[in-house]
Amino acid sequence: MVAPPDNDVLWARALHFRHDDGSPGLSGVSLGVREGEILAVSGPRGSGKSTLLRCLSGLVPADDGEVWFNSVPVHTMGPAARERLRRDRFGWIDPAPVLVPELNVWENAALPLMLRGIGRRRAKAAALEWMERLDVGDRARKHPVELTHAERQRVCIARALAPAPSVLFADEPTAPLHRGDHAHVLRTLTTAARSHGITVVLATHDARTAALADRTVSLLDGRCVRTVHLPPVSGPAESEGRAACSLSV
Ligand SMILES: Nc1ncnc2c1ncn2[C@@H]1O[C@H](COP(=O)(O)OP(=O)(O)OP(=O)(O)O)[C@@H](O)[C@H]1O
Repeated sequence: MVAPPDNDVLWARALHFRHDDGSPGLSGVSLGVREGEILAVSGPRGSGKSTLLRCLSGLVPADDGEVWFNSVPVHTMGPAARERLRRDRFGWIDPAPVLVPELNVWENAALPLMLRGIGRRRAKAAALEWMERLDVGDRARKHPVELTHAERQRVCIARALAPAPSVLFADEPTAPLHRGDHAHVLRTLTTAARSHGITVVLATHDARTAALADRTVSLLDGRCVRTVHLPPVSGPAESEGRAACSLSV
């Protein structure tokens, strides 16, 4: 087993994954993600983006290959250890909003913090702060069923950011939003990541979204086919500038 490079927060080597029906999902994907980096995983529909995020985050174990998080081998962990890792260090945004219907909106957004042992009052304050930034602060006492689909997705994004995870996995996070809302939500997400040092792995088939990242890895048929680096940015103001430029195209 070869140890990963020190400056990679996440590192994968030769990942192979087959779905239950035997169809290939990943065929030898290797990549490293540096601390604080925003990495876009791009590619057409069905190219393996979601499967790669699921393997990198330990949601599903790869059939073969290695995944390391901060020099800890994730591929040798059992299901309980992977679940703890995801709860304590990772955030996840699905392409469609999934909330607990019995809880109100702020309780949903505060849930990962409370699961990490943060008290209800502090968790609520953090959840409300992120909900305000995502323009759903006024929905705090409603239940998910009372919100629009797009509002529910904003709550999911607030829920993922509130604990300031080490790594945020975002799988087509703006898919349920109206086109006009993409820019605001993506800017909130990338600005939050840069100001809080959150590493982001962002699956997208949209070139404008990928342009917000520091680097893009392109997948095709479960293989990495291309890596594109954007010029380095030197500070938060310039990072936000990149977001603004990219989204104004
Ligand atoms: N549970 C499953 N069982 C069988 N095949 C699957 C399963 N999940 C995904 N696939 C197939 O594996 C391939 C990769 O799927 P994956 O969802 O990782 O791609 P993707 O790039 O994220 O696509 P999309 O943009 O549509 O979400 C596709 O051909 C898909 O149909």
